[in-house]
Amino acid sequence: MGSKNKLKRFKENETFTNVIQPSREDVMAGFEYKGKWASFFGNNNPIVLELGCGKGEYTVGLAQINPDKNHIGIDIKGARFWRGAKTALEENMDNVAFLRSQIELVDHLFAEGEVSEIWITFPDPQIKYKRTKHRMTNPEFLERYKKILVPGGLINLKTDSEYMHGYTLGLLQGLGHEIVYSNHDVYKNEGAPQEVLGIQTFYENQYLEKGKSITYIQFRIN
Ligand SMILES: C[S@@+](CC[C@H](N)C(=O)[O-])C[C@H]1O[C@@H](n2cnc3c(N)ncnc32)[C@H](O)[C@@H]1O
Repeated sequence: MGSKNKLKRFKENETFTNVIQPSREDVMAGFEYKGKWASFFGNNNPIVLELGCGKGEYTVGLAQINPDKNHIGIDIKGARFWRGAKTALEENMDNVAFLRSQIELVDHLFAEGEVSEIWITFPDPQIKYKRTKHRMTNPEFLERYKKILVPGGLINLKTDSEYMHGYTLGLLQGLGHEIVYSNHDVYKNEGAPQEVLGIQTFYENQYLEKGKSITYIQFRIN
């Protein structure tokens, strides 16, 4: 099925109670769940975000490992995450939601300190200088993440891109943020949290097939 057909099916033929698709205008005017995610999930469990979740494998995988946390995958392309949303509904996972929105709006989607942890999985490294503003670990994005995270909240970056890995490490060191853990090959190095790092996404599988190493950084913003 082509992606256009998938989107059509996603939009018209199925009811996804775990998907929220607010318009940018609605978000900017005051998003209904900002500060009220506990009412969406019906509990006060910690909230874990996956930014640029694609098909949602990490969001669903983390939610299976941590049923006592609520997991929200965010992506601008809803046609991708319908798969994860469907899996979560079929498996009666009430700790999963997907949000179709821009990551740039994350501090309008969540209140200060409302999020306990963030995962950034295989973001486009945006290597060209003029694309720096779109790089998901640039200083502007880090400030947005800091706003919505609980004090000491963890951020995890998993990427095949040596460029993205090096850029982020350099930036964190330069800005004096805390690097909790870092390695160049999550499947060879010991000490990484293996169970959660073993979740593999669509993009990760493509990179692994090409023989690329998968790198990981876990950090805190001071
Ligand atoms: C390279 S894909 C990785 C997808 C998934 N994490 C994986 O590993 O398979 C990057 C994803 O980030 C999403 N994305 C990129 N920039 C975004 C933004 N500014 N706001 C929301 N989603 C974005 C894209 O739509 C895409 O699904």
